Amino acid sequence: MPQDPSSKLDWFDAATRRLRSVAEGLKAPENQELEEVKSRTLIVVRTRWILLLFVGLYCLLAGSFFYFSRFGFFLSPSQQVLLFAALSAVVSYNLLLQFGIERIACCFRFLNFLQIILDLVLVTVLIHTSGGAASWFWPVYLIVTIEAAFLIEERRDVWFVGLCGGALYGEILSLEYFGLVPNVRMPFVEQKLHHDPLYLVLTWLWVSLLNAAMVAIASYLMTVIRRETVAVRDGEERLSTFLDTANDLILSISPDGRVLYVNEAWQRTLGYSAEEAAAVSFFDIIHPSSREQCCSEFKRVFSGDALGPLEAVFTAKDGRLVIVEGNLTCSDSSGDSPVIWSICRDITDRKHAEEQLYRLAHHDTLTGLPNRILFMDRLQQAKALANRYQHQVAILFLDLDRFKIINDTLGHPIGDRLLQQVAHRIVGCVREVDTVARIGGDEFTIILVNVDNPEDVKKMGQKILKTLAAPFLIDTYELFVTTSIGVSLYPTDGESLDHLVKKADIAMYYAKGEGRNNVQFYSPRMDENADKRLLLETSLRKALDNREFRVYYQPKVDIVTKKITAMEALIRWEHPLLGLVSPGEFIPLAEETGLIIPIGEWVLRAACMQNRQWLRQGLPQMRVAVNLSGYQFQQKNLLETIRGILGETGLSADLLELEITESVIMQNPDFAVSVLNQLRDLGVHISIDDFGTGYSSLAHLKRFSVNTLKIDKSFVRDVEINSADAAITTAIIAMGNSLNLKVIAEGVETEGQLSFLSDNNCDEVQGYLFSTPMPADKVAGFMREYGGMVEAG
Ligand SMILES: Nc1nc2c(ncn2[C@@H]2O[C@@H]3COP(=O)(O)O[C@H]4[C@@H](O)[C@H](n5cnc6c(=O)[nH]c(N)nc65)O[C@@H]4COP(=O)(O)O[C@H]3[C@H]2O)c(=O)[nH]1
Repeated sequence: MPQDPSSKLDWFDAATRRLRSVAEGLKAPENQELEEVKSRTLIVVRTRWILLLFVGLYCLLAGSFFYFSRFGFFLSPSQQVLLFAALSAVVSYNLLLQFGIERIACCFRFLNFLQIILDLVLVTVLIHTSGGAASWFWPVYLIVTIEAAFLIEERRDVWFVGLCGGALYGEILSLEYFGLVPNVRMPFVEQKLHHDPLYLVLTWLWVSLLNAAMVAIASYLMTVIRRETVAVRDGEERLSTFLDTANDLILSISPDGRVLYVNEAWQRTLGYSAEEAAAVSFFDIIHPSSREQCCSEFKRVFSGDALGPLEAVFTAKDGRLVIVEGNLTCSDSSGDSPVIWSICRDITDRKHAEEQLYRLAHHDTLTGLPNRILFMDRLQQAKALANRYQHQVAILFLDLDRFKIINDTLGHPIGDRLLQQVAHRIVGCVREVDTVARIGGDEFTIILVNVDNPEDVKKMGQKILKTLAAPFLIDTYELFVTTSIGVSLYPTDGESLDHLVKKADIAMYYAKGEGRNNVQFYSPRMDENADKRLLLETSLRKALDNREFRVYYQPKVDIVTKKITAMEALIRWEHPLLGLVSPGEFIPLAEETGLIIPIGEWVLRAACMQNRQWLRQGLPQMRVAVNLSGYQFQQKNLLETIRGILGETGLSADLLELEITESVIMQNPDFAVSVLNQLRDLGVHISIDDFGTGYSSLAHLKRFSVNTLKIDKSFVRDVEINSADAAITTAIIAMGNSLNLKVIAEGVETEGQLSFLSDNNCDEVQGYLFSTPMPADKVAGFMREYGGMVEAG
């Protein structure tokens, strides 16, 4: 049944009031009784001050009146001394009790009796000095009896005190009656009165009976009060037990932050005892991160606002952070002493679990980087900030080149560690405000914020390429990784975040097509490329079955003799719709899809068969050079495949040349050494293709069993005009010579390039200057024609 919220509040208010009284009354059980006696004694001390004040005041006034009246002052000096002594005695022990109560706590029972007896004596002296039987002070006996009932628990003792009062009164009356003590001569009072037994007995009886009645009434009332006190205390104890056995953390604080009460769960969780908690300020326990919020919530709750559940962080005694969730309520918010009650739960574990879940949901478990979800979220924020501050945002899409090879050949644990190290290096390249995320196997994305100039993005991309170029040392492996980076810019390349990521992805594929290890900015023309890529990808799967591949051949020429030493097999794809597709476009695609293995095997077989056929046709003996993709190079059965094809086609191993790019070899040099050794044992000729673009050093080269270094055409192209390219080319030639390796330059198009290479002792050349790649059936004609030219030359 739904509860009325106001009744809930009433209940809570009552409970908090109760809790407050518990908080104030909560002390160690063994001290409780003593504390009660002490507090009762102090009450009596205070009431005695009041009584003394009034009695003193009255005596002063009465004395003054008499002094200036026709009667004059009636107390003799000895009586004045007696009164003064009695009053001084009472004032002294009252002072003693007031200020020395802590030190005399051990003998309270005795002291209580003593002070009551002394009070009785004072009253008796007062009665005597104020006229004895005619004194108006006899009702003070009744007050002392009430005091006795209040201080002394045993009813028998209270009766005893009451009797003492009556007895002392009777005593003083009799002493005065028999003249053993001189009467104080009171004005208005007949002297005979002190000698009238009937009057004295009746007065005594009246005072004694009233005293007895007072004993009975006061004892009864005190019994009732005590019973109720016990009931209240029992209730409080039950409540306190309930509070202490509660799992919730309960705390009450004063407006100035004093801790008034903490339950056991609170003490256990935060490590403070109740006394320690009472000694510190609540604002010291609150962690700085929550302090401001707590202070403002306090203000609101003091002003009577009802608050919803709150979260705060406490600092435990040992420095741990404890996160709590709960409610704040103010008891007596409009009164003089408002108290805040907080009932809360320790949700630290839950929070950590939530954080963990959040981390798992938003981070990549392998690298700890944000995952796609968090990346998109950050991108959204970056976009908002860019709009606000009129900046640009750059999205970089990175894909590691040929990562699959490492994963497949060295196993996933090595691949995973490589990814971790790559992630670490990329993070080291960007600013703190930027975001690096891992959104797929070997795909990373970066958000660069506050971009003013796309040139800066380019520099950043190149910095990443450079950082990743240094070898990765994992276990005993030295791995080389390159990456292709695509970039899109917000708002230049569009508004939609998904499209921006897609465009960076398209640019990344474009970078792959451009020979990998480079940075490309998205441009709309790349969309065509992406569409074409999709078309190529779907038709590539059927191309082998449909016999759409062709092999073209390009001669390699000895620079001195001008003789053709080899024919390089270069694949072509005759696409039914797109026409002749160059290998630069579809080889990366074939590598990604794994189709490179059957395609590469097909080229190898076709080239070997073709060489065999040329031999049969009577063409001069020459090698056929076949490009080996990185994926083929890592294949475990590579040796068997080559051996099988050589056996199948009947081609001698020394007439086969394999071209492996420098970057493939350098990706995992140790592995490359063992494969190259096996290939050398097989007897095939080995060339390192695209030499100069990778990162091999002389030390590496010495370990590789290769025959030829093939200088990349990018150096050859400008060898005549670019001194750096010329220097690299001559350095490669010199390095090859010193290692007894043949050096061939590819992409030779001009006589100038040829003479430069010749002057620098390059061994062989290849390029359009001699021939473009040609179909196999054109080779015989070319050879005849070329042979004639060489002879003639
Ligand atoms: N500008 C210029 N270019 C010249 C000149 N002489 C030759 N070329 C071109 O340079 C490329 C040389 O081959 P590559 O470096 O092995 O580079 C090759 C090779 O890495 C790869 N490739 C070709 N066929 C195969 C194959 O059967 N298997 C594998 N795995 N890769 C292949 O595709 C790349 C491109 O092949 P192609 O388009 O045939 O392009 C060839 C060739 O046509 C010249 O004087 N000037």
